[in-house]
Amino acid sequence: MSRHRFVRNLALTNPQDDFEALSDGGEDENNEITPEQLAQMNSVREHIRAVIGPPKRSGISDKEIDDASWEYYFDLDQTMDHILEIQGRRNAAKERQAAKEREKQEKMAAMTGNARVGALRAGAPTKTSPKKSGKASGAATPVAAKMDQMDADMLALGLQDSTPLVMDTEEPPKISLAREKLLEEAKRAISGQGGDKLSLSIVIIGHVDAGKSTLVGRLMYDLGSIDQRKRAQTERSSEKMGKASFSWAWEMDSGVEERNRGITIDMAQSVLSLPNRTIVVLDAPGHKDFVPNMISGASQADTALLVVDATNGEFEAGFDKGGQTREHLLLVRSLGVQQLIVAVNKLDTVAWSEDRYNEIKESLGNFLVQSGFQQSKTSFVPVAGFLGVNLVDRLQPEATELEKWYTGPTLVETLDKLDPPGRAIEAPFRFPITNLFKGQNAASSGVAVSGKLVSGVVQVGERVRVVPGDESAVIKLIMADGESLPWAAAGSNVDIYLSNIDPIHLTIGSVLCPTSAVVPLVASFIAQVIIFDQSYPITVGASAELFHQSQNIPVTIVPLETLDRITGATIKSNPRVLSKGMSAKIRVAVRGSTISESSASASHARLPIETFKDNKDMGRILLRRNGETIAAGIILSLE
Ligand SMILES: Nc1nc2c(ncn2[C@@H]2O[C@H](COP(=O)(O)OP(=O)(O)OP(=O)(O)O)[C@@H](O)[C@H]2O)c(=O)[nH]1
Repeated sequence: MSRHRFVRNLALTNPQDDFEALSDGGEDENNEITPEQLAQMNSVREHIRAVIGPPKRSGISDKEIDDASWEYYFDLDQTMDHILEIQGRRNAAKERQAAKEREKQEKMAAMTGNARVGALRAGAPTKTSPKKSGKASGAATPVAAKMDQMDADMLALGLQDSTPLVMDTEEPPKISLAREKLLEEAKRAISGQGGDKLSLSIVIIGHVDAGKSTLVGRLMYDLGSIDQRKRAQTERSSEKMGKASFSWAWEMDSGVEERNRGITIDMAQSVLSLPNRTIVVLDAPGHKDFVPNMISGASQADTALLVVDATNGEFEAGFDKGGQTREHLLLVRSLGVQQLIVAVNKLDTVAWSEDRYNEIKESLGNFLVQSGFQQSKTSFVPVAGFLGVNLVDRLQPEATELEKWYTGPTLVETLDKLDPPGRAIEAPFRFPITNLFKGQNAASSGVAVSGKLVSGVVQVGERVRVVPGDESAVIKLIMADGESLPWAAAGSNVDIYLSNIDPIHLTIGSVLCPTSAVVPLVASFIAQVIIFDQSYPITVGASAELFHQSQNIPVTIVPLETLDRITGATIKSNPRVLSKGMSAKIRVAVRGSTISESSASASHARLPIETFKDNKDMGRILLRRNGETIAAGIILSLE
């Protein structure tokens, strides 16, 4: 048998062929293989499977592996390269098709005025889904670990499990704890009594290409969360695509478009287990086009890690007007983040210069104070993410110059000392939905939602209300970091599996709450805001996009009063314009129908929100227009 003939079914040139099942191998020629060759073939297949996963998940059949293995004389490296190449090409083709599909759905959704819901209903979770972490032991959220980019694309293409979201109608579980007991347990766990590590979440922010994903990928590896085999695979595939410098970033950026463009687009989530803290890490995109994704992630975080590029000229480009360093800092501060770590990154590019580090520290320090960050809650750490310098270990051969002048803590030591913020455990349960997906857990294949509990406690078996709407659902399962939990409390980033609800009643931006303490639903409200630097001042009736938790919807703004920034006293009533630096009271009215009480009343758009006084997290807003953040503030009253 000629080896050439044996591989004739491999789709080596035409990507379209890659979609077709390659089951027909012609004559069965295995009988020409000797037992030794068969054993070699099995061994190669096993090794490759260990890297790429099972046929359904990898999109590569056993026959394709065997054909390639035969072609390359059972050379594992060459066979692996070949298989990864096929996989990469298929992913790219699928991504193209998925993008087309998404575009079509967004157009349709735009025609009905309901873009986000439209995309979601069509089963396109890639935009908002948390991505797979590199942690081999399942550190990412369980769904993230199962639903990677490829699965999502296959889903969008109808090539995989294309069944729609369905209602789980199984008998719901029973509540196991009385509320008082549950509160007691939650308080004990949150305060770290009983041996639990303190938990908190951190969003990684900074200008595009500052090195955020690289730093997180390298950190995960140095902490042992990414195994050698997976690392070798990522290195090999990034090299193959001529993107070796992004190989650490690829541990976080798993989307095909992200890898092709070398930028983060969606938030990626992973978990760091440190000696004293468990930290949920949310890696945000730095590119200005994806600020809305960054806001959605930042609204789920307790603290922030700002990464700045120390390279000459690069720090300045990110920090100047138009760069994302300032905007990201203002956004996270407006969303309530108080503790900040600044990683002064890529110090290798400036020969580990202490002067450059101090120069950056000084420029940023002044801006941080002006933006309301307290010095005592801000730490600076010099690092080089790509080389892994001063992440876990300070003493490294690459950085002997750094050791001469820096004796402070490493990044991990700094992270391990972060204080979790106060949690509103006793307040009513509030869970704004950031993502909606089909359950992939053995215990439930019904609908699941992910997000952060901004307040209260919730347990399995509890009936919850979904707002907007009149529907309720039962909590069937709560998952965090790959584990099933009996309950969750304020501050936790979890996936909640729901039963007894038709998924049509759930959307990104809906809020789960107790049936006895339903979150208010309003069409307009009064807010107190600070006006940011912007191209045009805000006039009466100005249009803007309101960002609240995980949703963004069109609104109109009416300025009511300008206020003294320190005393809050009224300076002027009914001002005609609001400009940079002003503090003002404004009326915000929801326009259109992005989120409505029911699909039948699309014109009656209302929003589940609360005043800042009642619930700090539910009472914060951001306003953006034409890609600029124009104001941020708090909700004073509902109308
Ligand atoms: N010299 C040097 N280069 C680095 C370092 N860290 C990251 N880089 C490079 O910087 C580039 C951008 O890195 P990313 O990690 O993708 O940056 P990012 O901030 O996540 O980018 P976005 O998420 O798209 O905003 C890559 O080419 C990295 O190799 C470092 O410590 N030293």
